[in-house]
Amino acid sequence: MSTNFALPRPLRRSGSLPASRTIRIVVLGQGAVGKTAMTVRFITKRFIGEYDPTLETIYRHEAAISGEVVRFEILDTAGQEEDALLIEEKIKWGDGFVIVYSVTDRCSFDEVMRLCFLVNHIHSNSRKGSSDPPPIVIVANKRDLEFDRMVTTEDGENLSKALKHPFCEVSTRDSYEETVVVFHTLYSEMMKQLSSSPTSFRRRAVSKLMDKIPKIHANSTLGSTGRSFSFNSFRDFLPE
Ligand SMILES: Nc1nc2c(ncn2[C@@H]2O[C@H](COP(=O)(O)OP(=O)(O)OP(=O)(O)O)[C@@H](O)[C@H]2O)c(=O)[nH]1
Repeated sequence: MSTNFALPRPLRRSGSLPASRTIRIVVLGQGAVGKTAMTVRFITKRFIGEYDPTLETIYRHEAAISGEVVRFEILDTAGQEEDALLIEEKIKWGDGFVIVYSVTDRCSFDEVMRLCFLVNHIHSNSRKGSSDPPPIVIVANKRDLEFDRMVTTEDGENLSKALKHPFCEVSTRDSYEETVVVFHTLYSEMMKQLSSSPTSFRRRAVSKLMDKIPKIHANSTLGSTGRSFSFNSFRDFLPE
């Protein structure tokens, strides 16, 4: 699949799908590839340059997609994960995955294949009744840094074809719309799988460790107060 920034076509709701559905997305990738920047860009439309590399957060966000309210819970993982058990719990928690690399960092590209296999392996044990791999979108970020590029678009497309996962090349810095395409593409993949294999989205039991990850309810489009987010730096957005 190649880079294509047209939004996915409207999705028809399957019989079993409730009017509003919570979907859990895990954003994975090496450190400093732009996972936090991309997640925050998607939910607030703002590009925040500052970051805390150790921070791990679940962002709750509601968006209207094709006339439906979709509740996203997006787990932005820390790139340096040393605890194998913990990463396993996070992957079990997720329904769908955004796996990010930076076009300026070859190692982060090499890491994508390992992460895809890890996600497939962990989910193949827990998704009884489904032979499909879990929905994954591969994302090449920082395409604005053309002079520092170490991974070509073709490299990304070839990996996407080999692993059979959709691919988007984006600049989180330059484009809010491109980050929307990432999350909507994943949602579209999840809905396709839900209609072909409804049991694959049964929630798995996860450890209490997941409760320790701070949660932020960030709603820039459908806030109950009708107020949109206003903050000047990433620090303004952190929980107390
Ligand atoms: N030029 C450019 N810089 C970006 C882009 N996306 C993110 N960055 C920068 O890349 C750096 C790392 O971004 P983060 O969002 O913190 O990366 P991360 O993957 O969450 O990093 P960890 O928390 O360490 O895992 C920051 O300085 C961002 O401003 C982009 O599209 N273009």
